[in-house]
Amino acid sequence: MFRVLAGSSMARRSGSVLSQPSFLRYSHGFVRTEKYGSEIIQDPLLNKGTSFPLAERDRLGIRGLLPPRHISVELQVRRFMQAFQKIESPLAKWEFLTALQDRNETLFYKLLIDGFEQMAPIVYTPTVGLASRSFSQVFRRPRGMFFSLEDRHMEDMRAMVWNWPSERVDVIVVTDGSRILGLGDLGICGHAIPCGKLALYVASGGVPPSRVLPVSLDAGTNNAELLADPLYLGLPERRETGAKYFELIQSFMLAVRERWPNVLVQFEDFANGVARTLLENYRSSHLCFNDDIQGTGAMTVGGLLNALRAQGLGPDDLPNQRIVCLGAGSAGLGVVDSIRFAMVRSSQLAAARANKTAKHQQNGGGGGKAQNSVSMTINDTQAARQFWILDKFGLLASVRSGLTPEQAVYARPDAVDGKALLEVIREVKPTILLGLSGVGQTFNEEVIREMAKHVERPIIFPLSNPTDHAECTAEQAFSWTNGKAIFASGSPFDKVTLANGQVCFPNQGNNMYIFPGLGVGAIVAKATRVTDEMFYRAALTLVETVPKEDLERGIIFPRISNIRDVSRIVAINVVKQAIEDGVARVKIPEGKTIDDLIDEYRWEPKYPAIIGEYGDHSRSLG
Ligand SMILES: NC(=O)C1=CN([C@@H]2O[C@H](COP(=O)(O)OP(=O)(O)OC[C@H]3O[C@@H](n4cnc5c(N)ncnc54)[C@H](O)[C@@H]3O)[C@@H](O)[C@H]2O)C=CC1
Ligand SMILES: CC(=O)C(=O)O
Ligand SMILES: [Mg+2]
Repeated sequence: MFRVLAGSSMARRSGSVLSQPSFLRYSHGFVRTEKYGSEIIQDPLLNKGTSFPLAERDRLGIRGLLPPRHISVELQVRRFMQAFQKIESPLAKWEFLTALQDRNETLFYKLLIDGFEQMAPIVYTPTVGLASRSFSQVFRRPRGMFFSLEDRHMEDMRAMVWNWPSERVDVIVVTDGSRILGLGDLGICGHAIPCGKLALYVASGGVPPSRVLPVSLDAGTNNAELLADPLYLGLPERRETGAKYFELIQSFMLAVRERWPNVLVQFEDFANGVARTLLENYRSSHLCFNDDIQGTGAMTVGGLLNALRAQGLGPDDLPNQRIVCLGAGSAGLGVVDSIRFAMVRSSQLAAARANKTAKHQQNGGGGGKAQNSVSMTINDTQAARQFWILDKFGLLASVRSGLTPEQAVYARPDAVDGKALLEVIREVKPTILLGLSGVGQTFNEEVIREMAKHVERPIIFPLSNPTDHAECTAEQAFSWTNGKAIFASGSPFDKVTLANGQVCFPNQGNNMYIFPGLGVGAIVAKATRVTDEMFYRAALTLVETVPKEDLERGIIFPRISNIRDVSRIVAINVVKQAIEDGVARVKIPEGKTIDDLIDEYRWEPKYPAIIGEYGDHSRSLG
């Protein structure tokens, strides 16, 4: 039996004022609440709309507040699905789904899970990009919290976090809006992104909706259009980047942990420069990670390992790949760092295997066959030599001034600075081409055709979002390589049929394959921090979850429609890794497995029976 407890009287008040999450504890199909009558219908976490059973309507004081007929949730889903499909514009679809989420979260998530393939591109990229751009125009009601520079003092922040009505928050996705997808600085309008990411935490990861909190930190914006817009909802001033900014971040990090000691904070879409700094400042003291740096990195490693598998190669072949990456910002460097980590790990594993075989042979095993196993491991510096990184000024060479320490690792000592992409490809003959520049159409026909000259199956990942910022389209990549490319883009593309009838399958390479499972794993493990090994393990999980038959067709990521199952396996493996890394505080009860803990944690979009818990009976007695 669960008690319904408010965190404080302040939280109670704001909960009813905003009709935001009520003080819920879900368990085994029922929930208890102090709310009554129309308050219940107004609460998106309690509302069932026309699906309230008649007895419950009586019990909760809502009889007569709804049309008389009880409609099953399946019928509700069918009705909303039909309405959704009739809407033509993606932004109008986003508004439709957001309005449903604001009224009835259970139904919203049931719809999203059942129709994930068609709805993820609305709730998430690419349409969430449109919603961000129009945030001040389409804003209807708040979701999550907003902290501005004016709230930066710890004593204010400490009190403000109690305004959030949920007594338990497991995941916060926070942005300062400074680099929203490939759309640049959108200030407070970037708030749609944490909302979209958290919708995936619930739909795919299984985090209960009452335990997620989207947050925007408003430090101003340098977007001139927004500053001139009278409807802009953020602070109408230029971005603060100095001490006041870091005070805002620090107060936020401390205040949320003070209220919710086990909370996981996901940094999202912070601009280059600050993204890495914040990660380094907090990664060892707080349970946090940066999705663009680490989540994107793990997703790309998983995709590349599968792209190698599709060619009959294994992880040991990763260190032999020549990789060109367009974009040297937070995502680009996060991705190449993760690949480098994977290269070193695979070479260590290969060496360990080779040494074991050699020992076995020395001891007279292996049928006496001689083996010339390569047992060399490569180190970080050697692995870095497999990369050629370009930014908006071209190839990064060591002679360039102003390189960040993270960029300097990859800067070529053997090349002229600033070489153009085409020239680099011609000289390097890469096997892998990554796009994290945020700029559409930068992989032009010449670039792609040049890439295809040197390798049988060019691996081409234009990962920038949203769709029109992708470095090339799926159709371009497949037609310019005669269908040979192995392709993954950040936002989804439809499959492509070439003139000769060949059907080519593009993949969506997006960090959504990592963060929901990784986050749930970290939460269930009660991890104290998120390690690089946890990300690597998540990446390897993507390898296990793609069947061989799919690889043969160039499908190197799990089917989007399976994402909920994939996130579950990622979560299980991340808990295992957290335990191995000594960062987990979870105690696994006797007779239970890690799988059980994950399954018990995961929320399903089912209407629970609602039990009113009214200390003061005068309300129900009228
Ligand atoms: N598919 C996925 O899961 C993810 C995709 N991304 C995408 O990656 C892109 C970049 O994100 P961040 O690295 O955080 O941005 P950033 O602003 O930190 O870095 C952008 C980099 O691209 C370079 N660049 C800009 N214009 C260029 C041009 N014309 N040619 C070559 N390089 C150019 C810049 O010099 C900089 O190095 C965004 O579009 C974002 O949506 C980010 C995270 C995840
Ligand atoms: C997907 C994502 O995190 C981005 O484009 O920033
Ligand atoms: Mg992002």
